[in-house]
Amino acid sequence: MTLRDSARMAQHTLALGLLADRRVSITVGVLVLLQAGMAAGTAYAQRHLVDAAGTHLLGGLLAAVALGMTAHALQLIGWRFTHNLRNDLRDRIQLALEQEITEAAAKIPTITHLERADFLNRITMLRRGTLALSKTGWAAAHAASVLAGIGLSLWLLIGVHPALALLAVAAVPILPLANRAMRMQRQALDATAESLRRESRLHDLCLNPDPAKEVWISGNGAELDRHARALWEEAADLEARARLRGLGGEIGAWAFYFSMLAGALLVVGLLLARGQATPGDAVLIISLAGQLRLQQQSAVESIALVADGGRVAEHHHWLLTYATEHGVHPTGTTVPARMTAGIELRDVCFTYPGTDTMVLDHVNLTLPAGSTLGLVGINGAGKSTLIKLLIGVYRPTSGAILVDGVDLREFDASEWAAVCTGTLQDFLKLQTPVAESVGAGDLSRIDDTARIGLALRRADAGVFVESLPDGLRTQLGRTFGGAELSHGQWQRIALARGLMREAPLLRVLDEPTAALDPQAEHDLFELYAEQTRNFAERGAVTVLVSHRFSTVHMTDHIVVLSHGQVVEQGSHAELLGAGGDYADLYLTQALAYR
Ligand SMILES: Nc1ncnc2c1ncn2[C@@H]1O[C@H](COP(=O)(O)OP(=O)(O)OP(=O)(O)O)[C@@H](O)[C@H]1O
Repeated sequence: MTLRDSARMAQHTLALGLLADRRVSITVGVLVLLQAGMAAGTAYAQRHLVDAAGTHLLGGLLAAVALGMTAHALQLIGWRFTHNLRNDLRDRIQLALEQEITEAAAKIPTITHLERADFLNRITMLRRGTLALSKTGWAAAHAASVLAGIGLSLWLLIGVHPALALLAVAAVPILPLANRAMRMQRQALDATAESLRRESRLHDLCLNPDPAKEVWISGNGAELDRHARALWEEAADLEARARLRGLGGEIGAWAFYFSMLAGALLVVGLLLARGQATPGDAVLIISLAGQLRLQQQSAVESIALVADGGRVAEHHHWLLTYATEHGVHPTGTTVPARMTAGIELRDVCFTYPGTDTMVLDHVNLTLPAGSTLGLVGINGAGKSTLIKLLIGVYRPTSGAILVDGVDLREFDASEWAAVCTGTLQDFLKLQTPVAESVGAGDLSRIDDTARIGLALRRADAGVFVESLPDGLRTQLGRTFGGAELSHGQWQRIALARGLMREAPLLRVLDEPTAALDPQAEHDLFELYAEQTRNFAERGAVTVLVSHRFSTVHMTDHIVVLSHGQVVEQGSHAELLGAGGDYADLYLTQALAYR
């Protein structure tokens, strides 16, 4: 953390506040500035009130009362007012920061970063620190105002006796110690990020219905909870110890301050006894000494908040820099409106981030425009990985994927995603009304109920959706009190979503019908085949992964993957004739269905 991090974040959050609400920001700014003089104003008025009372000057008395009342009222009302307005602004700034974080993370193409523990830990630290970040700007403004107020108070004190300036020096050790306490707390918070992420994941297993079923049947709930609690307690203990250690130093510094305050009061007593000060001066000093303590505490807290914001700002800066460096850089290459040659995988190798195993091993394949490709292979052969590379959520570790001869990396990832469609193995159960859950497959048509109805009918989901209490408007999922569906019905919703885009260039179907019966899968694939013929004019390619050979044999070209390598390829007839693995597996399944 540097002073520059803090200053940059203070500026950034003040700008976010102005964007969120210019009028409230300016009002708060004016009130914060005005408050700088209120403590000194109140003490000054009290001094004149006492002295004027002693000299029986009615005019002076009334002026002092008016000044004292105004300063005191402004101090109190202004504080309450700015406090509430600042809280409101802080919430809005926090929301804007959360949005910034999400947008920065979403700007990074592929999902590789989301599988990296260091990236996820940074995000956790950042998200836990957005409150601290959101306070930085106003804390800096408040600190400046309070420091100006302290200056005014000192000026009045020195006017009575220069030795009273020592009251300000007395508070000096508090600042670094309070800052140290905050730094220790923030370091503890950062150090516990991974444990708390684990704790949250473990508790999610017990609290989310899907994993909770298995947790229930295996009877592991108590053990998971014990493990999660141990992680939480370990983190809480670390944080509590950091807080206590920080507090120890702060208490010592405040004790020093109070002994100096006692000294100042002694000086006042002596001055009064010698007739070198008026009773008004004594009131001024007692009032300012009390106010000064509050001002100094307030300054220390505000500066520590700015410093704390600066520490989180380091993560914020890291994320924005990472997103800029790894984000999309326009290359000027646009995704073609139609494919003429098709997609080619040229010597593609792939290793998942953070692992050493090559999951795709020098894969060379051609997917001609307008064709359908069937991918088969045993569990873990690399089929889903290949699909993920094709849609661009991962990039090959080496080699290239070419679309009409252009490297996929050349395209803007979101533009390529916009021409891909399909259904993935681990499909999303989107808990929204049915129409949105399906319409999300093509955001431009999310309100097009006719199109959504067609997609549902094509996915053979029309009838069951009609039987839902509110048809297309039925809320899905129990989380929001909606209708719960069977796994197969959820899959049909996902299939309908994948049928929303009418003119894709690439359709991927990764075991899209695993929860459906073989006949339903067969019918659906006939629809896909027909659509692919209709898409042929655009040269669209369909890739199907399935363990059911009765479906796969309908594709134009079949590829058998084993341990990340292409071991066989050809048409169904060619592969049967070759009498290899494909023929063995096909005949085994055919016999089982007989
Ligand atoms: N996110 C990941 N991180 C690390 N390794 C992974 C990840 N996803 C998959 N793998 C590994 O990659 C290999 C290929 O997995 P993949 O899901 O591509 O196989 P698959 O052929 O689709 O299998 P299945 O038929 O079971 O769906 C497996 O060994 C798996 O352990």
